[in-house]
Amino acid sequence: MRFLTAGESHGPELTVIIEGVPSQLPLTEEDINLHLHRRQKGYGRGRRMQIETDRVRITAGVRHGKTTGAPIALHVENKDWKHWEKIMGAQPLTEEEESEVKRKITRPRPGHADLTGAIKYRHRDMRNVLERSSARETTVRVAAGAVAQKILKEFGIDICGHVLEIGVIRSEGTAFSSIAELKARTEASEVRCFDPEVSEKMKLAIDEAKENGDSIGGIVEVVATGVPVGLGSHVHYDRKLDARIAQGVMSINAFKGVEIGIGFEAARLLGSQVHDEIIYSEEAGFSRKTNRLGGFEGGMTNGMPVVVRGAMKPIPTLYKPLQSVDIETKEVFSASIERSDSCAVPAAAVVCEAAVAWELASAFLEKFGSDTMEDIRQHVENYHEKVRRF
Ligand SMILES: Cc1cc2nc3c(=O)[nH]c(=O)nc-3n(C[C@H](O)[C@H](O)[C@H](O)COP(=O)(O)O)c2cc1C
Ligand SMILES: C=C(O[C@@H]1CC(C(=O)O)=C[C@@H](OP(=O)(O)O)[C@H]1O)C(=O)O
Repeated sequence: MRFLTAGESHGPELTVIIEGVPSQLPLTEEDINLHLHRRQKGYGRGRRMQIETDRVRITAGVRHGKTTGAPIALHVENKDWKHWEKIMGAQPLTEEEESEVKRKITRPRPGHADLTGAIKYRHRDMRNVLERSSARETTVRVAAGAVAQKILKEFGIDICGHVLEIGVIRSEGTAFSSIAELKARTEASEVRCFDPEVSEKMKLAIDEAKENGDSIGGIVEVVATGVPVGLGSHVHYDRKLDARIAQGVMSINAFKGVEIGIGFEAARLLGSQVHDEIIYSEEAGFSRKTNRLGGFEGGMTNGMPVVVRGAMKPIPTLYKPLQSVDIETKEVFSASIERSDSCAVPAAAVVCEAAVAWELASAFLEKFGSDTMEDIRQHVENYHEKVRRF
């Protein structure tokens, strides 16, 4: 599967075109809206989320609730567009209109794409950069991830993203027994953390950052269960699925690190403390005693739950001024802003879930075929039987 997104943060809408989805997959707008709604929730977001009510419109690739195998086109409207039509319109402006909307953005925010994007594309108005570098685009990445999750669910693969850390506040270990429980607990929490006591501390840390005009980051974790052995491959660098997942996660706005399983911690431990011992039983076949390696060996899934973590830096737009330099006057200034999120880690957990789901579903279809659900199902059943008898 592949997808392409288009659209600006304050333009009319965001679009994603998805190619390679098998025919006969049940798919409705509600299946996608569910995840768009989850992405919009979450403690620490700014005023923009009060303006938007993200709903998808399917315009291609689905008939009467089922995919046809043709490219799928999904659109999400920006309600904020009505305030930006003049500034963001595609038509050339008359002289009169131009004088009305001529205020250019010339003051780059440290940590955002503004200055580097302006230099690279030679824009004197940095709106041309920030409109596309905005994480508003993650709306349609979540829509694509929702389609991926529909495919995975058909084959018993369940996935959930949650918040592990906000700043220095962290929840210890994985205190849940199933993805269903994890989902229920994180959906009940405003910060998407499964531990209610830690959730409250996280909210206080977000409040404190906001009161100080600051922003705060954190770490999210995505867990997927029911993933069959052998997605991805050890034979070539660009077929290693852990590497592909790492790219998907790192491409989320403000993500600065990715771990699979215990990740960086593995470098500080000895081999005997890291590698998961192999066990066998007639009913379950081969398995592992532990899952420190997060379900991957040799770039392939090994049948254990897939565990991926992503680190998000604090939001760059701050109410507390940081020093920057105006690109026209070259004068030093301290940035003042109109609105921003102070923490988007809970929302980013949903985006990260979508990124991991997308890579897992793509690798799944590469292994089992991608024309029609019926053929894939036969292939999967046959494979499961062979794995059991290996
Ligand atoms: C869900 C989400 C919401 C975000 N909201 C904001 C925001 O309100 N203000 C801001 O400056 N950055 C926000 N960001 C982060 C910027 O989009 C990101 O820092 C920017 O695109 C620069 O890219 P980089 O940080 O990956 O280098 C958000 C990121 C995510 C994932
Ligand atoms: C719109 C979303 O996030 C936006 C991401 C973002 C940024 O710079 O990345 C900046 C903010 O937008 P605005 O400047 O319009 O307030 C966030 O609200 C969204 O997540 O749907």
